Amino acid sequence: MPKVKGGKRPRQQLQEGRANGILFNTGAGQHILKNPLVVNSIIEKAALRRTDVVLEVGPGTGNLTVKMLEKVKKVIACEIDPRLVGELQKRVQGTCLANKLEIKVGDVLKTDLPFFDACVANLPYQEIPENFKISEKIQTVLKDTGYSEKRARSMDIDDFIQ
Ligand SMILES: C[S@@+](CC[C@H](N)C(=O)[O-])C[C@H]1O[C@@H](n2cnc3c(N)ncnc32)[C@H](O)[C@@H]1O
Repeated sequence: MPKVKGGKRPRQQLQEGRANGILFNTGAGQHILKNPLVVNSIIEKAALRRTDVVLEVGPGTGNLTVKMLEKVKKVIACEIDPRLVGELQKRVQGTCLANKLEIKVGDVLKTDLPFFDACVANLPYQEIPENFKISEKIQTVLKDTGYSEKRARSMDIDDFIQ
């Protein structure tokens, strides 16, 4: 069959990406950070401290999570997709990072969040209304715990464009 130049890819292919045998539902905002420079840049800009307890919303397969675990006291990672939770668990299992990671499986909007010092997340940006709700919840928890707003900062694509 001849190749059709400029033809549309099937919808399924457009919405899903694959890594380690896992199909990511990109239509539901599951975009995994692959570029280590971006991962390092996010962590650097978050100015994390050794003593920090970090909340990560949507760790996915843990590309950001493992890097943060190397730098901070603890990461509490809340992920809605149990398949990705399994991948994250496999990744830290048997390493010294495992006991610094607490995983909460479920929707962050319906999950009781314990105390945290900072929130670092690559939020599901396609789900814009949900995204706002997630940001609102994080702000509320930060205020409730008396967290200094000086360190609260959100980043967008402009932070990564030179
Ligand atoms: C943009 S991906 C980021 C994945 C990973 N942090 C990374 O940067 O590679 C967003 C992640 O948020 C998760 N997610 C989406 N909605 C969520 C919710 N309401 N509560 C918790 N996790 C959610 C998705 O399953 C996905 O893993």
